[in-house]
Amino acid sequence: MKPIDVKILDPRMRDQLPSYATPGSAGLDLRACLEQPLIIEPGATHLIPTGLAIHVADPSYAAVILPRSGLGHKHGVVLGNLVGLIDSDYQGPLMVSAWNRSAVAYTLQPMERLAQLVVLPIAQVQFNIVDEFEQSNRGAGGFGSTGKA
Ligand SMILES: O=c1ccn([C@H]2C[C@H](O)[C@@H](COP(=O)(O)OP(=O)(O)OP(=O)(O)O)O2)c(=O)[nH]1
Ligand SMILES: [Mg+2]
Repeated sequence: MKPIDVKILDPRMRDQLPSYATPGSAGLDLRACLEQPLIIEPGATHLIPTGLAIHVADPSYAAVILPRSGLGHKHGVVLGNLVGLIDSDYQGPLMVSAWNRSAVAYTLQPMERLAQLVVLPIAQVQFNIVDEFEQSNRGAGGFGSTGKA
């Protein structure tokens, strides 16, 4: 496993650092470090502290914040930015934008698992300007060009 520096900003996180729920898990659940329950009204978005800061440090990795499928599917609580991207040089508090896209208010409880963090390898690229690409099989075909069946 790759070690990543973490700062504990909320003491409640000290004994419940995110961990992989199963040996094959890709995501680390992030908790809502709230002082009291928060009612997220239909359509509302709140920025929720996770009580942690991470420093990925290595530019060949990044972290992304993704919704939890249960919360998103059953209650419509997903991310206001759809996906959160944590740059390898970011050292600030890890925040989750919680958006209630459903028609029913959702009460988020203090320390509830709200979203998940996934660390991914990243390739930084440099642009090489050309007039023509080397021809590929697909060419410019996209947006359903291969058909349905
Ligand atoms: O859900 C998120 C998304 C981002 N961030 C932090 C980490 C990330 O490295 C930084 C900047 O995010 P991003 O580049 O997506 O936002 P921006 O609007 O482009 O801000 P900036 O101008 O600071 O890059 O904010 C979070 O804590 N949670
Ligand atoms: Mg940015």
